[in-house]
This record gives sequence, structure tokens and C-alpha cells, in this order.
Amino acid sequence: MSSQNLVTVTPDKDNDEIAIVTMQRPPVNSLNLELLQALSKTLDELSTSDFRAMVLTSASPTVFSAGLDIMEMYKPDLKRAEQFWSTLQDVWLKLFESNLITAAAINGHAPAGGCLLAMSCEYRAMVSGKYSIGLNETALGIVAPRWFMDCMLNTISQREAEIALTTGKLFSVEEALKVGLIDETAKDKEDAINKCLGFIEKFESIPPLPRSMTKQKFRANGVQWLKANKQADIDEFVHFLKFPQVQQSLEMYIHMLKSKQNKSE
Ligand SMILES: CCCCC/C=C\CCC/C=C/CC(=O)SCCNC(=O)CCNC(=O)[C@H](O)C(C)(C)COP(=O)(O)OP(=O)(O)OC[C@H]1O[C@@H](n2cnc3c(N)ncnc32)[C@H](O)[C@@H]1OP(=O)(O)O
Repeated sequence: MSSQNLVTVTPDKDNDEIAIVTMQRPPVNSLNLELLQALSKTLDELSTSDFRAMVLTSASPTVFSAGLDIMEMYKPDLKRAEQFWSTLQDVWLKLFESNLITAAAINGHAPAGGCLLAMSCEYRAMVSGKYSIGLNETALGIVAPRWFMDCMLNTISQREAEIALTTGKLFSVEEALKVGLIDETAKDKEDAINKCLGFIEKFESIPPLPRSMTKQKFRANGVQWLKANKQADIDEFVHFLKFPQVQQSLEMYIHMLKSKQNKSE
């Protein structure tokens, strides 16, 4: 699949000022360099378009996004790893600070980087079911970067965030609702999108510029650090990947994912 098709943008059927942005990298929308580049390009295009709002969702029936593609971190080509991390930073900054009204229709699992994308939006409706969402990096033997943490702190309390991150917690849909990691539950993807549209409607009579400026001021603390430390953050990521223990943890995790599949056959 060409990178062009990894993300689709379609106007909402009832309101052509709202973009439905769909990630479609089977099987689990893991965020590799090409999907991140497609997201980055889409966010650029949306920022200069007539769309005033977007709903981020996934074409998978059970996974919003499985987070970063582990294969980008396991025994990586270091030049590509730099580009990968830099593109992830850009996607986060563009989505977190977007002038558009942003909402996530979380139609399945959203671990780690998947949770980051959802938290970067202003509103989250998640389909009920046996899905999970959270920043589970420590459980994988890796460390969520500071700006992932800042993003979670923009969503739930510091205490909940610290416990969740140190324990690598993946929240059930009910637990996520209880702590405020999601705003609403939905019965299916269509319902989740409708709930996001309901949130977007609240801004019908609010002028867009003061709205987006207010949002960006609220979010400024989280982004300032990354903007000032972009290269240092990339260097730290690449340095981190060179640790044998990190590679070992990733290898074990990949084995675990594969054996999970064998068990259910
Ligand atoms: C101190 C300074 C620190 C500096 C920072 C440095 C570095 C750290 C950076 C840390 C950031 C990390 C963020 C991340 O996002 S890490 C990724 C975390 N993701 C996960 O843990 C999710 C793993 N996946 C799952 O749990 C499940 O796949 C699922 C999403 C719940 C869906 O389950 P299911 O529908 O049953 O699908 P399968 O498990 O069978 O998967 C199908 C297929 O896809 C492969 N796969 C799944 N997830 C990933 C992934 N994240 N990356 C790559 N590939 C993935 C899986 O192996 C299967 O492949 P095969 O069909 O080939 O077997």
C-alpha cells in the first residue's frame, strides 16, 4: 500500500467542514515511518484547508492504533530511526496544537503511541468492549518520553498519570472513562464518530481564532519543552535504542506478541 493510502480524509456526510481522518495500515495501524509521514502530511493539508474540525479514527474493526511499530525500534537502521522519531515529534506537535477542533473516535485498542494520538485530540469517544488504552511503555522495558507524559497530564490527574505510567497500565474502557482518559463510551464506531460530532457542535457559535488560541495557550507548557529540545530528544531516542537491554526487551516483546497469536490458533 502506498503511503498516500495509509490515511484517508473524507468530509462528514452531513457537514463538509468536518474531516473524518482514517488510519488504515493493516493489521493494527502500528505507526511506522510511512504512516507517520502520511499523518504529518494530512495534518499539514488540513491546517490550510476549509475544514474546521477533524475526527481521527481507524479502518480496523478492533484496533485504533497499536502504537509505534516495534520493528522501527528493533535492531534499527539508525538514520531511519532518527527520521522516524523526528516525524513522530512533528505529528504530535501538529495534532496537539492543531487550529482545528480535534476529536478521536477510538474504535478499538489504543496502547502507547495509539493512546498518544487519542490524547492529543481534544475529545475522546471510545467503543465499549474488551479494548484497552494507556501508556504501557514500562511494561515493554522502554520509557515513555517526557512529552508523552505531558500529554497524559493534559488529560488525567498527575497522580493517576504517575501510577499509570510507572505500572505500564492499560485501562479498560470503563476504567478509562472513570479517570477521564476518555470522555464518553460508544456502542460502535458510528456512535463514537457521532459523539465526537456532538462535541464539535459545541463550538458552532465560537469564533475559530480565539478558540484555537485559547487551546494552544492551555497546551503551551507541554509543547515548549519539545520545541526547545527536539534534537536532544531524537539523540536520546537513538541512544536508548543502542542499549542491549532495550533490544532484548523489544525482542522478548515481539516473541510475546507472536506467541500470543499461536496460542489462540
Ligand atoms: C529515558 C529516555 C527515554 C527516551 C525514549 C526512548 C525510547 C522509547 C520510546 C518509547 C515509546 C514507545 C511507544 C509505543 O507506542 S511502543 C508500542 C507499544 N504497543 C503495544 O504494546 C501494542 C502491541 N500490540 C498489541 O498489544 C496487540 O497487537 C493489539 C494492539 C492489542 C491488537 O491485538 P490483536 O488484534 O490480537 O492483533 P495481534 O496482536 O495478533 O497483532 C497482529 C499483528 O500485528 C503485529 N503487531 C501488533 N502490535 C504491533 C506493534 N506495535 N508494532 C509492530 N507490530 C505489531 C503483531 O505482531 C501481529 O503480527 P503478525 O501477524 O506478523 O504475527
